[in-house]
Amino acid sequence: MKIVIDDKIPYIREAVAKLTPRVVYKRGADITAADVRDADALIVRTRTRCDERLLAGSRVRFVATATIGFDHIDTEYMRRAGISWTNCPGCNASSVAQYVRSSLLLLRRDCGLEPSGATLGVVGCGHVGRLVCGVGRELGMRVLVCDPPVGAPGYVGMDVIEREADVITFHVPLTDGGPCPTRHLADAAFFGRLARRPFLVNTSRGAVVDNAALKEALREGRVRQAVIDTWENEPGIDPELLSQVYIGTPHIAGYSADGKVNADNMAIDALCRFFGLPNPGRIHPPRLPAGFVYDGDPLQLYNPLDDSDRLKRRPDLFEHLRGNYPLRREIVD
Ligand SMILES: NC(=O)c1ccc[n+]([C@@H]2O[C@H](COP(=O)([O-])OP(=O)(O)OC[C@H]3O[C@@H](n4cnc5c(N)ncnc54)[C@H](O)[C@@H]3O)[C@@H](O)[C@H]2O)c1
Ligand SMILES: O=C(O)[C@H](O)[C@H](O)COP(=O)(O)O
Repeated sequence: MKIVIDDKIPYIREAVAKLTPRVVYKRGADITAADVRDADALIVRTRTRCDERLLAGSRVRFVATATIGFDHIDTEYMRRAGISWTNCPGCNASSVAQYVRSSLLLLRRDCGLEPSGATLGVVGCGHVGRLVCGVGRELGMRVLVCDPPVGAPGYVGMDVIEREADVITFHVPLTDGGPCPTRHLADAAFFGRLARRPFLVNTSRGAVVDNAALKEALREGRVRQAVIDTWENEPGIDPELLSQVYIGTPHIAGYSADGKVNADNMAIDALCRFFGLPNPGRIHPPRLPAGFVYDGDPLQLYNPLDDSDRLKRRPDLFEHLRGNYPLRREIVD
């Protein structure tokens, strides 16, 4: 059996070696039709577009993306071609929640956000959004949820978020079709309706927020400050927007080692189930250095300004910073 794997999926190699000796590791964006023609399975990240161009004529029967988002998978083509695929639902949700918690603490420390009594508007309440609601409540915030596809009792419309939220945070998939498409959900009209000069956080996908409209909203002061992890046109992001935002990071909100290992385990479990292979056993995240003494401050465990500083110094290294990410843990074990 041959598996082609993105070479920037960390911690996975030892386990995969127990499954087959025929493994090709390659930079995700460089994986071509020729690479996958005689492969049985792929394990990818967001950088490999899985569509007809890549897969037609190949013997690939199974694709796992070691991510939550799957807008890089042409699901309609996969269905037509009879290729099974899976994402890793929830794998790095608590990593994103850690990112949002630390960002809110920094907005309190540096930008005048008073979480206690402020209103947090959570747009999209799935694996990530649910945890972010918990973070908001922990910090004493009133939490409003907008998730029309779920439409649970107590959820509100976007108009209420626009009117009442002091912080708006997006946790939706990037979609173009269906009853509630999310591409440019935050567009110029949305920014024009904001009533409270909110802080804006986007860790979902870049194109959920119209980046040009966000720049204008920041210039006009309709948005007080922004925390942006996901950008339009990654990795060729808009340097002007990067300079305007308080925190600007290279799409690493989900990059805790805990989240990465969850994704590895889920992808390998799914692959073993599909091919009927014996499971090679659990992968565990590396420990923090022995000298690390946690003082209980979430910012000691993870401070997004470190990632932001690195990106602001060298925006041209967007992919390099992602591919060579330092060890980050959610817990001290
Ligand atoms: N920055 C990162 O590192 C990172 C990490 C993980 C996930 N993500 C992104 O975050 C997204 C959300 O992750 P998740 O695990 O919570 O996904 P999920 O599928 O569990 O939840 C998404 C929620 O969004 C809701 N939704 C869909 N369209 C909506 C709309 N128009 N308005 C409001 N709500 C809408 C859905 O009903 C669902 O409840 C992923 O699709 C991915 O693109 C980014
Ligand atoms: O959807 C996700 O899970 C995240 O956006 C994920 O962290 C993206 O990371 P990548 O696959 O690009 O490394």
